[in-house]
Amino acid sequence: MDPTKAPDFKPPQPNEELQPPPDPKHTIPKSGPIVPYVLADYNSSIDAPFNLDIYKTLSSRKKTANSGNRMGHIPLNTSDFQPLSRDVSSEEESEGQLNGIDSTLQDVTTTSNLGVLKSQIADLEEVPHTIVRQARSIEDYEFPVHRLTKKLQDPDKLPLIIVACGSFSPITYLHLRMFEMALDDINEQTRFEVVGGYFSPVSDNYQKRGLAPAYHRVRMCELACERTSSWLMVDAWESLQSSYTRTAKVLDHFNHEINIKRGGITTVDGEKMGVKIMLLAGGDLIESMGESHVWADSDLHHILGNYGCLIVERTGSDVRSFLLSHDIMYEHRRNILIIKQLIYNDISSTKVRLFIRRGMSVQYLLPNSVIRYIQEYNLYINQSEPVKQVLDSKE
Ligand SMILES: Nc1ncnc2c1ncn2[C@@H]1O[C@H](COP(=O)(O)OP(=O)(O)OP(=O)(O)O)[C@@H](O)[C@H]1O
Ligand SMILES: NC(=O)c1ccc[n+]([C@@H]2O[C@H](COP(=O)(O)O)[C@@H](O)[C@H]2O)c1
Repeated sequence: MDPTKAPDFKPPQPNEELQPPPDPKHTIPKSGPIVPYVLADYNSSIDAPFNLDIYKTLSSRKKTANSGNRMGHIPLNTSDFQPLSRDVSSEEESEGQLNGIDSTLQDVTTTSNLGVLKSQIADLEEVPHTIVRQARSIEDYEFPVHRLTKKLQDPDKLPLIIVACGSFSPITYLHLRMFEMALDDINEQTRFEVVGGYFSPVSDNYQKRGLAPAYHRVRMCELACERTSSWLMVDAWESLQSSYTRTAKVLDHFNHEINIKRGGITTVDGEKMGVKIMLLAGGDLIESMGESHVWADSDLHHILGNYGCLIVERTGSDVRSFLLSHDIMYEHRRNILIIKQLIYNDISSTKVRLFIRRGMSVQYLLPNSVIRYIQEYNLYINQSEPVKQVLDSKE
C-alpha cells in the first residue's frame, strides 16, 4: 500500500526544484508528445466553441501514423458488437438477436438523443461471448485496442481516453459506474469525445491489504468489462511490472502506446490527432494527494498538468474544498473535472472481501461473472484483514 517503497520514490525536500518524473529508460522516449489539451482552454468557458484547426495542424506536423495499427472502436452499430460465441449460439441466432437489439435501439435513438444511448448498450452479461484476454507475462504483453474508437465521430471534438488506476480487488459495479458517470459529464460539459476507457490494476508489489494476485484481478476486470460494457478495456501492463509503478509513469505508458506508437487516432478528415489521457479517480485517492509522503509534488504536476484528472466525489468527501486548499491541484484546476455522483454508490471492495470471508451474499454488488470467478478460485476466503479496520475504513 505504500508507494514510497517504490525503488524510485524520493520524498520532496523543502525548497527543492521540481522536476518531472524521469522517463522510464526503454519505453518512453525523452520528449513524448503528451497532448497539451486542457479541459478548459485559456480561461474560456469549458464548453465554448473552439478552433480545432490549430490542433489539426499541430498533429499533422507530428504525424507518426503507424500503418499497422489495430484500433477498434466503441461499438455504435450492431454490426460492431462482438460476435456471440459459436458454442452457445448459432450464427443465425446471433444475427436474429442483434437485429432485435438494433430495431429496439432504433426506436429509442432515431427521434432524439434521449433515452439509453447506443454506446451504452452492452451485451447482456448472461450472453456468453469471447473475452479478450491480456497476457500473463510482460514478454507476451500487447496493448489492448480492440474497443478503442478508430475514428473520431464529432469533427468539433477532441479525443479523450480515460484511465482508472487502482487495486480492483475485486472490481465492483462502483468501479464500472465511475466510467459511466465520467462519460456523461464529459459529454455534457466538455468538448472532448471519449474514445476509450481502461482499467489498470496495480501489480502485486503494491503492498495493500486484501490484494488478490494481479493475474486474478486482471481476469476479474476483463470479465467485468467484456461482459457488462461495450467500451471498457483492461490493460495489464502495470500489473505485470516487477516493481511498483507510480501513476505518473502508468499514464506515460498510455501516452506512449496511444500517441507515440500509434500516432493518436484518426479524425473525421482522415488526419491523425493526439489523444488526451485523463486519470479517473475517487475523492479519497485525490485527498491522498495532499500527503507528500504518498505522492511526489513533481508527479502531481506531471499528472495534473500534462494529463488531467476526473474525480468522482465520494460520499462524505468535499473534493471542491480540498481542491481549493491544495496548491498544486488549484494550479491545475482547469485540467480537473469533478464528477458529482447523482445516485450515490459506495460499494467497497474491502467490504465485499469481508462479506465473502463471512459467507455472505455479494450479489448485485459486482458482476455475476466476477462472483463466479471468485468462487471458482476461492479468492478472499482465507484473508485476515482486521474486521474492525474493514468496517471503519470508509466511514
Ligand atoms: N465509494 C467510492 N466513491 C468514489 N470513488 C471510489 C469509491 N471507492 C473506490 N473509489 C475509487 O475507485 C478507484 C479504485 O479503487 P481501489 O480498488 O484502489 O480501492 P477501493 O475501491 O477503495 O477498494 P479497497 O476497499 O480495497 O480500498 C480509486 O480511484 C478509488 O478512489
Ligand atoms: N505516488 C503515486 O503514484 C501513487 C500514490 C498513491 C496511490 N497511487 C495509485 O492510486 C491507486 C489506488 O490506490 P489506493 O488503492 O491505495 O487508494 C493505485 O493505482 C495506486 O498505484 C499512486
